[in-house]
Amino acid sequence: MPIRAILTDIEGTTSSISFVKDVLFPYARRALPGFVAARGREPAVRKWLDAVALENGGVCQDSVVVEVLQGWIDQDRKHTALKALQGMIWADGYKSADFTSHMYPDAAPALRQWKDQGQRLYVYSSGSVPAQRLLFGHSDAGDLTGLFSGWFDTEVGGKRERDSYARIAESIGLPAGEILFLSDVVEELDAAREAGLATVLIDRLDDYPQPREGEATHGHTRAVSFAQVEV
Ligand SMILES: CSCCC(=O)C(=O)COP(=O)(O)O
Ligand SMILES: [Mg+2]
Repeated sequence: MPIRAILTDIEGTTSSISFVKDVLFPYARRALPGFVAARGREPAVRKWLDAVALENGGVCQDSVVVEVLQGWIDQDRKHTALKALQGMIWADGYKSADFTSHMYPDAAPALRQWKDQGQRLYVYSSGSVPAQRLLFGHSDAGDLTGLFSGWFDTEVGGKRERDSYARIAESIGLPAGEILFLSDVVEELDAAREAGLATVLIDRLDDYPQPREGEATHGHTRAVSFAQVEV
């Protein structure tokens, strides 16, 4: 089947794992107490703080919720509430130019080329949609948001679940087989393949010094950069 749309992951795929782990996560961890104190009463923030409290046995003080969230950052939990709150905190970091987001040098040129060839481009990341827009809007390669036709986060479902990809295909409005999913995580690619999507494992040397070859690819086509992806 011809590929008509490309769905890309972010961390480990367009951008380095170390940018997320060494820049974004520590920034959110540090800023959380001040953010909750300053904005914890805003309904859009309160809703997520309450969701975290509920998962920890119900009513609890904001200071406890902050500790829980910081623990989740340390564990790299892909929890929707954490991701939504992180996105709001990173907005301040991007706006005050504390950082720009890392983009692998091959990512933006390939995305532009695919778009010029008529492909529709989409993002699917555990990071919230607002966080995704910020990341692509303030990247080392400039504002790339205009390249994308749509954005998906874990509100559509977990990245290792087949049904999430079926929902994404339905929302994009293409047969699953006409969508190519790019990710660094084989379990995500397995779920996408189960739903009928085409897949390519992005195996970047900087993020994965031990190449994933043979059985480690789970049978997915492997590319070490976007330049190697054949569409
Ligand atoms: C888009 S914001 C930063 C990324 C993030 O928080 C994250 O958890 C990345 O997960 P991914 O699904 O892109 O590997
Ligand atoms: Mg990833």
